[in-house]
Amino acid sequence: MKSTDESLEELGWNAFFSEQLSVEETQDCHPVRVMAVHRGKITVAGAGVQHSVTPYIPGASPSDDHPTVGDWLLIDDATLQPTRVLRRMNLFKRRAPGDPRKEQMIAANIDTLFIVASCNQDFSVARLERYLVLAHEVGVHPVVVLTKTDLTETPEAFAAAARAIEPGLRVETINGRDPASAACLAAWCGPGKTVALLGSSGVGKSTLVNTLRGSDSIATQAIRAKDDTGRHTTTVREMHRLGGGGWLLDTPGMRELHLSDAAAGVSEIFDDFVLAAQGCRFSDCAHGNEPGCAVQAAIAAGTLTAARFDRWRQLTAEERATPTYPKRRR
Ligand SMILES: Nc1nc2c(ncn2[C@@H]2O[C@H](COP(=O)(O)OP(=O)(O)OP(=O)(O)O)[C@@H](O)[C@H]2O)c(=O)[nH]1
Ligand SMILES: [Zn+2]
Repeated sequence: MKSTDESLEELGWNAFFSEQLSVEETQDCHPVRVMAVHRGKITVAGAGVQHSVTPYIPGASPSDDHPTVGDWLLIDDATLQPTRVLRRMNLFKRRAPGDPRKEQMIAANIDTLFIVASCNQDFSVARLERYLVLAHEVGVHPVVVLTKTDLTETPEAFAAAARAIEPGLRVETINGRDPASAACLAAWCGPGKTVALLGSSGVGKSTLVNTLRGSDSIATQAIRAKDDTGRHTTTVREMHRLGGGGWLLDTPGMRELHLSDAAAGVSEIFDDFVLAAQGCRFSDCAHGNEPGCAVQAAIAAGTLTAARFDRWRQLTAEERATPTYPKRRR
Protein backbone atom coordinates (compact mmCIF):
# COMPACT_ATOMS: atom_id res chain seq x y z
CA MET A 1 0.00 0.00 0.00
CA LYS A 2 1.29 3.40 -0.95
CA SER A 3 0.03 6.66 0.47
CA THR A 4 -0.90 9.49 -1.83
CA ASP A 5 -2.24 12.95 -1.15
CA GLU A 6 -5.29 12.64 -3.37
CA SER A 7 -8.80 13.05 -2.05
CA LEU A 8 -11.71 11.13 -3.50
CA GLU A 9 -12.89 14.27 -5.30
CA GLU A 10 -9.48 14.67 -6.89
CA LEU A 11 -9.86 11.13 -8.20
CA GLY A 12 -13.20 12.03 -9.80
CA TRP A 13 -15.66 11.06 -7.05
CA ASN A 14 -18.94 12.95 -7.23
CA ALA A 15 -22.62 12.77 -6.30
CA PHE A 16 -23.41 10.45 -9.21
CA PHE A 17 -21.37 7.76 -7.43
CA SER A 18 -21.94 8.64 -3.76
CA GLU A 19 -25.72 8.49 -4.27
CA GLN A 20 -25.41 4.82 -5.20
CA LEU A 21 -24.19 3.75 -1.76
CA SER A 22 -26.61 2.24 0.74
CA VAL A 23 -26.38 3.23 4.41
CA GLU A 24 -24.67 -0.09 5.17
CA GLU A 25 -22.18 0.40 2.38
CA THR A 26 -21.36 3.88 3.61
CA GLN A 27 -20.50 2.32 6.99
CA ASP A 28 -18.75 -0.88 5.91
CA CYS A 29 -17.06 -0.07 2.61
CA HIS A 30 -14.85 2.51 1.03
CA PRO A 31 -14.76 3.55 -2.63
CA VAL A 32 -11.66 3.27 -4.79
CA ARG A 33 -11.02 4.07 -8.43
CA VAL A 34 -9.45 1.53 -10.78
CA MET A 35 -6.21 3.05 -12.03
CA ALA A 36 -4.94 0.06 -14.01
CA VAL A 37 -5.95 -3.47 -14.84
CA HIS A 38 -3.30 -6.18 -14.98
CA ARG A 39 -3.61 -9.88 -15.37
CA GLY A 40 -5.22 -11.14 -12.18
CA LYS A 41 -4.80 -7.88 -10.33
CA ILE A 42 -5.98 -4.28 -10.42
CA THR A 43 -4.39 -1.15 -9.04
CA VAL A 44 -6.87 1.01 -7.19
CA ALA A 45 -6.67 4.40 -5.52
CA GLY A 46 -8.84 5.70 -2.71
CA ALA A 47 -8.65 8.65 -0.35
CA GLY A 48 -4.95 8.90 0.41
CA VAL A 49 -3.98 5.34 -0.56
CA GLN A 50 -3.08 3.28 -3.56
CA HIS A 51 -2.86 -0.50 -3.56
CA SER A 52 -3.64 -3.65 -5.50
CA VAL A 53 -6.70 -5.85 -5.17
CA THR A 54 -8.11 -8.86 -6.93
CA PRO A 55 -10.43 -7.99 -9.83
CA TYR A 56 -12.71 -10.86 -8.84
CA ILE A 57 -15.79 -9.95 -6.92
CA PRO A 58 -16.87 -12.69 -4.51
CA GLY A 59 -20.24 -14.09 -5.56
CA ALA A 60 -20.34 -12.31 -8.90
CA SER A 61 -21.50 -14.29 -11.93
CA PRO A 62 -19.55 -14.25 -15.21
CA SER A 63 -22.18 -11.94 -16.70
CA ASP A 64 -21.81 -9.42 -13.87
CA ASP A 65 -19.85 -6.27 -14.29
CA HIS A 66 -16.14 -6.70 -13.91
CA PRO A 67 -13.91 -3.77 -13.13
CA THR A 68 -12.21 -1.86 -15.91
CA VAL A 69 -9.96 1.19 -15.92
CA GLY A 70 -11.75 4.29 -14.60
CA ASP A 71 -14.34 2.29 -12.67
CA TRP A 72 -15.34 3.00 -9.09
CA LEU A 73 -15.35 -0.05 -6.82
CA LEU A 74 -16.53 -0.57 -3.29
CA ILE A 75 -14.04 -2.33 -1.03
CA ASP A 76 -15.17 -4.05 2.15
CA ASP A 77 -13.32 -2.47 5.07
CA ALA A 78 -13.04 -5.81 6.89
CA THR A 79 -11.99 -8.18 4.10
CA LEU A 80 -10.40 -5.61 1.76
CA GLN A 81 -12.15 -7.42 -1.11
CA PRO A 82 -14.14 -5.60 -3.76
CA THR A 83 -17.89 -5.94 -3.24
CA ARG A 84 -19.28 -4.30 -6.38
CA VAL A 85 -18.66 -2.00 -9.33
CA LEU A 86 -20.62 1.23 -9.08
CA ARG A 87 -22.91 2.20 -11.95
CA ARG A 88 -20.90 4.00 -14.63
CA MET A 89 -21.39 7.41 -16.15
CA ASN A 90 -20.33 5.82 -19.42
CA LEU A 91 -18.39 2.83 -20.70
CA PHE A 92 -16.29 2.26 -23.77
CA LYS A 93 -16.37 -1.31 -24.96
CA ARG A 94 -15.83 -3.16 -28.17
CA ARG A 95 -16.47 -6.54 -29.64
CA ALA A 96 -13.57 -8.78 -28.76
CA PRO A 97 -11.18 -9.40 -31.65
CA GLY A 98 -11.74 -12.96 -32.81
CA ASP A 99 -15.06 -13.42 -31.03
CA PRO A 100 -17.73 -10.89 -31.99
CA ARG A 101 -20.14 -12.26 -29.38
CA LYS A 102 -17.80 -11.30 -26.56
CA GLU A 103 -17.34 -7.76 -25.38
CA GLN A 104 -14.16 -6.21 -24.09
CA MET A 105 -14.45 -3.36 -21.67
CA ILE A 106 -12.00 -0.60 -22.36
CA ALA A 107 -12.58 2.38 -20.11
CA ALA A 108 -15.25 3.84 -17.85
CA ASN A 109 -16.34 7.15 -16.37
CA ILE A 110 -14.86 9.61 -18.82
CA ASP A 111 -15.95 13.23 -18.51
CA THR A 112 -14.66 14.48 -21.85
CA LEU A 113 -13.61 12.75 -25.04
CA PHE A 114 -11.08 14.70 -27.09
CA ILE A 115 -11.68 13.75 -30.72
CA VAL A 116 -8.37 14.60 -32.33
CA ALA A 117 -7.94 15.47 -36.01
CA SER A 118 -5.29 17.46 -37.83
CA CYS A 119 -5.51 20.59 -39.99
CA ASN A 120 -4.05 18.99 -43.11
CA GLN A 121 -4.96 16.66 -45.95
CA ASP A 122 -5.95 13.97 -43.41
CA PHE A 123 -8.82 16.13 -42.16
CA SER A 124 -12.16 14.47 -42.90
CA VAL A 125 -15.59 15.68 -41.83
CA ALA A 126 -16.97 12.20 -42.48
CA ARG A 127 -14.49 10.66 -40.05
CA LEU A 128 -15.21 13.29 -37.40
CA GLU A 129 -18.90 12.57 -37.79
CA ARG A 130 -18.29 8.91 -37.09
CA TYR A 131 -16.28 9.67 -33.96
CA LEU A 132 -19.10 11.95 -32.82
CA VAL A 133 -21.60 9.17 -33.39
CA LEU A 134 -19.48 6.97 -31.15
CA ALA A 135 -19.27 9.68 -28.46
CA HIS A 136 -23.04 10.11 -28.50
CA GLU A 137 -23.54 6.40 -28.32
CA VAL A 138 -21.28 6.01 -25.31
CA GLY A 139 -22.78 9.09 -23.69
CA VAL A 140 -19.57 11.07 -23.29
CA HIS A 141 -19.15 14.79 -23.90
CA PRO A 142 -17.07 15.33 -27.07
CA VAL A 143 -14.64 18.15 -27.79
CA VAL A 144 -13.05 18.26 -31.24
CA VAL A 145 -9.35 19.11 -31.04
CA LEU A 146 -7.76 20.16 -34.32
CA THR A 147 -3.98 19.88 -34.21
CA LYS A 148 -1.16 21.10 -36.45
CA THR A 149 -2.52 24.65 -36.78
CA ASP A 150 1.10 25.69 -37.32
CA LEU A 151 1.10 23.83 -40.63
CA THR A 152 -1.78 25.73 -42.22
CA GLU A 153 -2.59 29.34 -42.99
CA THR A 154 -6.29 28.70 -42.51
CA PRO A 155 -6.95 26.80 -39.28
CA GLU A 156 -10.27 28.61 -38.95
CA ALA A 157 -11.53 27.02 -42.18
CA PHE A 158 -10.96 23.56 -40.67
CA ALA A 159 -12.60 24.65 -37.42
CA ALA A 160 -15.61 26.04 -39.27
CA ALA A 161 -16.06 22.76 -41.18
CA ALA A 162 -15.97 20.85 -37.89
CA ARG A 163 -18.36 23.23 -36.13
CA ALA A 164 -20.85 22.86 -38.97
CA ILE A 165 -21.27 19.16 -38.13
CA GLU A 166 -23.41 19.71 -35.09
CA PRO A 167 -24.84 22.81 -33.41
CA GLY A 168 -23.05 23.64 -30.18
CA LEU A 169 -20.10 21.37 -30.88
CA ARG A 170 -16.93 22.59 -29.13
CA VAL A 171 -13.99 22.78 -31.49
CA GLU A 172 -10.50 23.87 -30.38
CA THR A 173 -7.53 24.47 -32.65
CA ILE A 174 -4.02 23.90 -31.29
CA ASN A 175 -0.40 23.30 -32.05
CA GLY A 176 -0.05 20.10 -30.07
CA ARG A 177 3.65 20.64 -29.50
CA ASP A 178 3.13 24.01 -27.85
CA PRO A 179 1.88 23.94 -24.23
CA ALA A 180 0.68 27.55 -24.45
CA SER A 181 -1.48 26.65 -27.43
CA ALA A 182 -2.86 23.49 -25.79
CA ALA A 183 -3.77 25.51 -22.67
CA CYS A 184 -7.23 26.07 -24.17
CA LEU A 185 -7.97 22.45 -23.20
CA ALA A 186 -7.28 23.12 -19.49
CA ALA A 187 -10.97 23.69 -18.77
CA TRP A 188 -11.63 19.97 -19.28
CA CYS A 189 -8.49 18.78 -17.48
CA GLY A 190 -9.02 20.30 -14.02
CA PRO A 191 -8.97 18.48 -10.67
CA GLY A 192 -10.97 15.24 -10.70
CA LYS A 193 -11.82 15.44 -14.42
CA THR A 194 -11.13 12.45 -16.65
CA VAL A 195 -10.39 12.82 -20.34
CA ALA A 196 -9.64 10.34 -23.11
CA LEU A 197 -8.39 10.79 -26.67
CA LEU A 198 -9.60 9.26 -29.89
CA GLY A 199 -8.40 9.90 -33.39
CA SER A 200 -6.72 8.34 -36.39
CA SER A 201 -3.07 7.46 -36.56
CA GLY A 202 -0.68 10.37 -36.91
CA VAL A 203 -3.05 13.17 -35.94
CA GLY A 204 -0.93 13.98 -32.88
CA LYS A 205 -2.49 12.11 -29.96
CA SER A 206 0.80 11.06 -28.32
CA THR A 207 2.19 14.54 -28.82
CA LEU A 208 -0.86 16.04 -27.15
CA VAL A 209 -0.68 13.54 -24.30
CA ASN A 210 2.90 14.58 -23.59
CA THR A 211 2.02 18.26 -23.78
CA LEU A 212 -0.99 17.86 -21.48
CA ARG A 213 1.03 15.89 -18.96
CA GLY A 214 3.71 18.53 -18.80
CA SER A 215 7.46 18.36 -18.71
CA ASP A 216 7.62 16.48 -15.42
CA SER A 217 5.46 13.74 -16.87
CA ILE A 218 6.22 10.09 -16.37
CA ALA A 219 4.68 9.21 -19.73
CA THR A 220 7.15 6.61 -20.77
CA GLN A 221 8.06 5.44 -17.31
CA ALA A 222 6.88 1.93 -16.69
CA ILE A 223 5.59 1.10 -13.26
CA ARG A 224 7.15 -1.92 -11.65
CA ALA A 225 4.68 -3.82 -9.59
CA LYS A 226 5.10 -7.03 -7.70
CA ASP A 227 2.59 -9.68 -8.63
CA ASP A 228 1.36 -12.40 -6.30
CA THR A 229 4.15 -14.79 -7.15
CA GLY A 230 6.71 -12.16 -6.22
CA ARG A 231 7.77 -11.71 -9.83
CA HIS A 232 8.09 -8.26 -11.20
CA THR A 233 5.73 -7.36 -13.99
CA THR A 234 6.27 -4.24 -15.98
CA THR A 235 3.15 -2.44 -16.95
CA VAL A 236 2.31 1.04 -18.06
CA ARG A 237 -0.28 2.58 -15.84
CA GLU A 238 -3.39 3.58 -17.58
CA MET A 239 -4.74 6.56 -15.66
CA HIS A 240 -2.23 9.33 -16.07
CA ARG A 241 -2.10 12.42 -13.89
CA LEU A 242 -2.36 15.66 -15.83
CA GLY A 243 -0.64 18.90 -14.90
CA GLY A 244 -3.94 20.61 -14.06
CA GLY A 245 -5.09 17.89 -11.65
CA GLY A 246 -7.16 15.88 -14.11
CA TRP A 247 -6.71 12.35 -15.39
CA LEU A 248 -5.97 11.02 -18.82
CA LEU A 249 -7.26 7.57 -19.55
CA ASP A 250 -4.94 6.30 -22.26
CA THR A 251 -5.15 2.57 -22.89
CA PRO A 252 -4.17 0.46 -25.88
CA GLY A 253 -7.84 -0.55 -26.19
CA MET A 254 -8.88 3.07 -26.52
CA ARG A 255 -6.32 3.59 -29.25
CA GLU A 256 -7.53 0.56 -31.15
CA LEU A 257 -11.20 1.44 -30.86
CA HIS A 258 -12.64 1.26 -34.32
CA LEU A 259 -15.22 3.49 -35.79
CA SER A 260 -17.26 0.43 -36.59
CA ASP A 261 -17.89 0.28 -32.85
CA ALA A 262 -20.29 3.17 -33.39
CA ALA A 263 -23.75 2.24 -34.52
CA ALA A 264 -26.74 4.06 -33.14
CA GLY A 265 -26.16 7.71 -32.47
CA VAL A 266 -26.17 8.33 -36.22
CA SER A 267 -29.64 9.76 -35.82
CA GLU A 268 -28.36 12.32 -33.31
CA ILE A 269 -25.71 13.69 -35.64
CA PHE A 270 -28.14 13.62 -38.55
CA ASP A 271 -31.28 14.62 -36.72
CA ASP A 272 -32.15 17.10 -39.48
CA PHE A 273 -32.30 14.21 -41.95
CA VAL A 274 -34.30 12.05 -39.57
CA LEU A 275 -36.76 14.91 -39.13
CA ALA A 276 -37.03 15.55 -42.87
CA ALA A 277 -37.56 11.84 -43.57
CA GLN A 278 -40.66 11.90 -41.38
CA GLY A 279 -42.24 14.01 -44.12
CA CYS A 280 -41.68 11.40 -46.85
CA ARG A 281 -44.87 9.99 -48.40
CA PHE A 282 -43.77 6.39 -47.84
CA SER A 283 -42.63 5.31 -44.40
CA ASP A 284 -40.05 2.96 -45.96
CA CYS A 285 -38.81 5.65 -48.37
CA ALA A 286 -35.22 5.03 -49.46
CA HIS A 287 -34.89 8.73 -50.40
CA GLY A 288 -33.97 7.91 -53.99
CA ASN A 289 -36.48 8.44 -56.76
CA GLU A 290 -39.61 7.80 -54.70
CA PRO A 291 -42.44 10.25 -55.25
CA GLY A 292 -43.06 12.58 -52.31
CA CYS A 293 -39.58 12.18 -50.82
CA ALA A 294 -39.19 15.04 -48.35
CA VAL A 295 -35.43 14.47 -48.01
CA GLN A 296 -34.82 14.91 -51.75
CA ALA A 297 -37.12 17.93 -51.68
CA ALA A 298 -35.05 19.49 -48.88
CA ILE A 299 -31.82 18.83 -50.82
CA ALA A 300 -33.34 20.41 -53.93
CA ALA A 301 -34.43 23.39 -51.85
CA GLY A 302 -30.94 23.72 -50.39
CA THR A 303 -31.94 23.21 -46.74
CA LEU A 304 -30.03 19.90 -46.61
CA THR A 305 -26.78 19.24 -48.48
CA ALA A 306 -26.16 16.37 -50.85
CA ALA A 307 -22.73 15.70 -49.30
CA ARG A 308 -24.19 15.13 -45.83
CA PHE A 309 -26.97 13.10 -47.39
CA ASP A 310 -24.36 10.70 -48.79
CA ARG A 311 -22.63 10.38 -45.42
CA TRP A 312 -25.92 9.85 -43.64
CA ARG A 313 -26.88 7.12 -46.11
CA GLN A 314 -23.52 5.45 -45.73
CA LEU A 315 -23.59 5.49 -41.93
CA THR A 316 -27.15 4.19 -41.71
CA ALA A 317 -26.28 1.40 -44.17
CA GLU A 318 -23.31 0.40 -42.00
CA GLU A 319 -25.54 0.55 -38.95
CA ARG A 320 -27.92 -1.96 -40.51
CA ALA A 321 -25.01 -4.21 -41.45
CA THR A 322 -23.51 -4.42 -37.94
CA PRO A 323 -25.10 -5.36 -34.63
CA THR A 324 -25.91 -2.28 -32.60
CA TYR A 325 -23.54 -0.98 -30.01
CA PRO A 326 -24.92 -1.74 -26.54
CA LYS A 327 -27.25 1.04 -25.50
CA ARG A 328 -25.76 3.41 -22.98
CA ARG A 329 -27.12 3.62 -19.50
CA ARG A 330 -28.78 6.76 -18.22
N1 LIG B 1 3.71 20.70 -36.72
C1 LIG B 1 3.04 19.94 -35.88
N2 LIG B 1 3.34 18.63 -35.78
C2 LIG B 1 2.64 17.88 -34.90
C3 LIG B 1 1.59 18.41 -34.11
N3 LIG B 1 1.08 17.42 -33.36
C4 LIG B 1 1.77 16.29 -33.67
N4 LIG B 1 2.72 16.58 -34.62
C5 LIG B 1 3.66 15.62 -35.25
O1 LIG B 1 2.89 14.68 -35.98
C6 LIG B 1 3.49 13.39 -35.93
C7 LIG B 1 2.52 12.35 -35.41
O2 LIG B 1 2.19 12.68 -34.06
P1 LIG B 1 1.81 11.59 -32.97
O3 LIG B 1 1.59 12.34 -31.69
O4 LIG B 1 2.78 10.48 -32.95
O5 LIG B 1 0.42 11.05 -33.55
P2 LIG B 1 -0.55 9.92 -32.94
O6 LIG B 1 -1.93 10.40 -33.18
O7 LIG B 1 -0.18 9.62 -31.55
O8 LIG B 1 -0.25 8.70 -33.87
P3 LIG B 1 -0.42 7.12 -33.56
O9 LIG B 1 0.52 6.81 -32.45
O10 LIG B 1 -0.05 6.47 -34.87
O11 LIG B 1 -1.87 6.92 -33.21
C8 LIG B 1 4.72 13.54 -35.06
O12 LIG B 1 5.83 13.74 -35.89
C9 LIG B 1 4.44 14.81 -34.26
O13 LIG B 1 5.61 15.49 -33.87
C10 LIG B 1 1.29 19.81 -34.25
O14 LIG B 1 0.36 20.37 -33.63
N5 LIG B 1 2.05 20.51 -35.15
ZN1 LIG C 1 -37.62 10.00 -48.70
